[in-house]
Amino acid sequence: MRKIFDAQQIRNWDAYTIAQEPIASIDLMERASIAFTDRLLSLFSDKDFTIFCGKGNNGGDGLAIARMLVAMNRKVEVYVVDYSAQASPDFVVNYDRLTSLTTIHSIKTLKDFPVIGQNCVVVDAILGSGTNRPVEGILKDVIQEINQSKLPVISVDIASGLYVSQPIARGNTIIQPDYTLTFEAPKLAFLMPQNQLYVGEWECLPIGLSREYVQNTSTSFFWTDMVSLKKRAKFSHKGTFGHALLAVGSYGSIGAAVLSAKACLRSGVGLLTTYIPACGYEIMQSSVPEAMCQTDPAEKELSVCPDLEKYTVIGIGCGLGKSEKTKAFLNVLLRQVKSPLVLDADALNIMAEEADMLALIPAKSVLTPHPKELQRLIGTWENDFEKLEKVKVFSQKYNCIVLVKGMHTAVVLPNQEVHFNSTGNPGMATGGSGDVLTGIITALIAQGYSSEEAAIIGVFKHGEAGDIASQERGQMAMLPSDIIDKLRW
Ligand SMILES: NC(=O)C1=CN([C@@H]2O[C@H](COP(=O)(O)OP(=O)(O)OC[C@H]3O[C@@H](n4cnc5c(N)ncnc54)[C@H](O)[C@@H]3O)[C@@H](O)[C@H]2O)[C@@H](O)CC1
Ligand SMILES: [K+]
Repeated sequence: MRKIFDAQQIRNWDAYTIAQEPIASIDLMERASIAFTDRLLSLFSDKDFTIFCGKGNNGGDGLAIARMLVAMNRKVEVYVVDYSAQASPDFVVNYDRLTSLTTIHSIKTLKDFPVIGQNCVVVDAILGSGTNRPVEGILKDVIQEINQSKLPVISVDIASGLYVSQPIARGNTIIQPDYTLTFEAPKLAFLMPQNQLYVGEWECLPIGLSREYVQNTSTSFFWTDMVSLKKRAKFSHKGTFGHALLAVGSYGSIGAAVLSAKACLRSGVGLLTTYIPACGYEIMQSSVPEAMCQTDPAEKELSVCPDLEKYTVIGIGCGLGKSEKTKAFLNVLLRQVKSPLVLDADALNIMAEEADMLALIPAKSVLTPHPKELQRLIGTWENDFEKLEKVKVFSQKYNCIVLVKGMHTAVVLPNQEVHFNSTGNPGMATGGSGDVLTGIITALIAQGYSSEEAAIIGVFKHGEAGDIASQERGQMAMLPSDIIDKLRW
C-alpha cells in the first residue's frame, strides 16, 4: 500500500527531500531526468526526439533530458515555449548547461511551431505538477498542435495542463499523451476515469524522495499495489474459516449464483451455503458440489428469509432480480440480519428504490455497485472528484464500505480513506465479473478479515486473477470463470 499525495504535499515532499537528504534541488532534477531518459530509451530505442519545454521545473527536466540524449548522440530537437518572462532557477541552470551543446529553439507564436519528423517521439515537458490554471495563449496553441500531430507523445511527470489533485473544467486544453512517466508516486489525477485521455499508459519512476516524509504525512488516498494475507494456522479446521451464506440467483440468472459460489469457495471460505430459488437446485448441486444448497419455497425467485443465525457473513444480490417477492424477502432479511452483508447488483437496486432500507444496512457491510447502481444510491455527479466525495459521505453515514468499480476500483471506507486498486484490466468489464468479486469478498469476511481488509484485498486479488487470465486468453476471450480459475492465495 502506498500513499497518494496532493499537489501541495508533492511540493513539500520535494522540499523535504532537498532539505533532509540533503540533496541540491538541481541534483534531484538530474536524478529525475536520468530515470526518465533511461525509461524513455527502453520504450523507444530507435526513435528521434522532439522535446517541448515550459519554463518551470518540468521544463528544466525537459532540458536535462535533452542534454542526456545529446550526450548519447541521439537526434533531439528542443523547443522552449516562451509563455512567460519568468523561469525557475533550475530551468535556467539546465538551459545554460544545454545551450553550448545544441540549439534551443524558442516558440513565441504559433509560426515558430516546427514540422516534426515522422520518426519522432514528442516529449512533453511544458507544465508539470505546478499546473494551477487552464492554459491560454501560446501554451494552449502548442498543446493543441502537439495533440493534432498524431505522433507518440510521452509526458514528463504529468500531462501539461492536467491538475494533480483537482478536477479539470470542461474545455481545458491538455496534452493527450500515449505515456506518462511520473516521478516517485502515482498522482490522483491518473486514477480518475474522466482523465483517461490525459494520462495514457503510466508508470512511476523512483527518484529517492524521502521515506520519512511519507511516514509522517497523512493522506486519505492510497494505492494498493500489494496486499498481505493471514497465514492459515496449521491446526485449523473448516470452522476456523467461517460459514458464509450466499443469497443469490433467480430464474435465468442461476449462473450468477454459481459464479459467486465458486469464487467464494476458491477464496478459502470454511463452509458455504447457497440460498437460491428452487429452480436452481440441481444446477447448483451439480456444478458446485462443495457448497451446501438450501432452496426458497418459490420456484423462480427468493421470497422467504431463511434462518440467518449461524452465518458469519452473508453475500446477497448476484442475479437476484427485483420482483415484489424478492423485495419483501430483502426487507425481512435486513431486519433480521446481525452479520455484515456483501451487497451487490439487484440488492443495491432494490435498496436504492426503497430509501428506508438503506438505514437497515448492518454496520461494516460492503456495497459493490457498478456505476449505474452507484448513481441510484448517491445521485449524479459533476466529476470524478465529486463522485468520490459523495461516496465518502454515504460511506460515513451508513458506516459501510463502498466500492466505486472501474479501471482503478476505489474502495471507500467509513473512516474516509479511499484505496485505489492497481490490478485488473478491461477484459474484466463483462457480465459475471462482479458476481465473482462478491464471492471473494464474502469468503474473506467469513475467514475473519475485517470488512475493510476484505474489500481491499478482494478487489486486488480479483484484478490480479483477471490479469493472469487476460495474459493467457486475451482480454476479449477471457470469462469471469477464468478469473475464478486463476485465483491464487
Ligand atoms: N526539485 C523538485 O522540486 C523537482 C521537481 N521536478 C519537476 O518539477 C515539476 C514541478 O515544477 P514547478 O513547480 O516549477 O511547476 P511546473 O513546471 O509545472 O510549472 C511552472 C510554473 O508555471 C506556472 N503555471 C502553472 N500553470 C500555468 C498555466 N496554466 N499557464 C501558465 N503558467 C502556469 C506556475 O507558476 C508554475 O509554478 C514536476 O512536475 C517535475 O517535473 C523534478 O525535477 C523532480 C524534482
Ligand atoms: K509535462
